[in-house]
Amino acid sequence: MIGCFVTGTDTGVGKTLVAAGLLHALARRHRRVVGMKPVAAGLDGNGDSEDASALRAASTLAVPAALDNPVLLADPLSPHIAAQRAGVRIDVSALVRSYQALAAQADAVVVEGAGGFHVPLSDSATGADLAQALALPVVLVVGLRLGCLSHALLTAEAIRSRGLALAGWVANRVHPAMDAVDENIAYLRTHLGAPLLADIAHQRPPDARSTVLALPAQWQ
Ligand SMILES: Nc1ncnc2c1ncn2[C@@H]1O[C@H](COP(=O)(O)OP(=O)(O)OP(=O)(O)O)[C@@H](O)[C@H]1O
Ligand SMILES: C[C@H](N)[C@H](N)CCCCCC(=O)O
Ligand SMILES: [Mg+2]
Repeated sequence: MIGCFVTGTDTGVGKTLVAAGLLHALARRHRRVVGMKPVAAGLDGNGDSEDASALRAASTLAVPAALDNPVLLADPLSPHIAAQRAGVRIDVSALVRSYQALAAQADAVVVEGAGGFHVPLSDSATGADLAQALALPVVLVVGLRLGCLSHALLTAEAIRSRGLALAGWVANRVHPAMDAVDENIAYLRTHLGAPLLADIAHQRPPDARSTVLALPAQWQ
């Protein structure tokens, strides 16, 4: 079973695009691939999670929402606040049980975190605790903008301090015209200590199916 946890340098950096791209790449080699958004905050026009829907569209396995999106919160806020407003307590162990139920029926599971790596899930748990409890290799999406270098290095340090592997990182050109973008990527290539899986061009609108992503070597 292949599993990975997709995190990012921030919210809005392209984690969903990359998670869906990984699902498409995995589906070319494996029969049963499924995405998971353990905690989603914010609803689309259908009252669903835009992220969970995007991951479902890229998955080959259809599962109940209780497994692929166990916590769906209405307010587009930090999950600990959205959960408090909804009267919900986010329990990392329950999220891990949903993941295990998915993993039992899939060849590959791609988990998309909320926000950045240390996003609060409650007063006592963060996204990093969830990644650690899942014990999955992490893929880091770097949204290329001024400030992303420090965010990327801090996130890589946090991932490794949890004893997790940084399986690879993705350079996502979220800005149409960032100055010195190639120099920023070059710096991270030599300082993140993990393979660059993709350099994603700015696209309007972004398309996960045509986004070319290398899979980490251990999954080939
Ligand atoms: N390469 C790109 N080119 C242009 N727009 C992009 C690109 N990647 C992502 N975007 C856009 O940036 C926005 C944020 O992307 P996305 O929703 O994938 O971020 P995220 O990290 O998953 O955010 P969240 O923390 O809410 O889950 C979306 O509107 C998406 O379409
Ligand atoms: C609502 C948004 N799209 C994300 N799902 C949640 C981002 C939370 C960020 C919290 C923070 O680190 O300040
Ligand atoms: Mg997302």
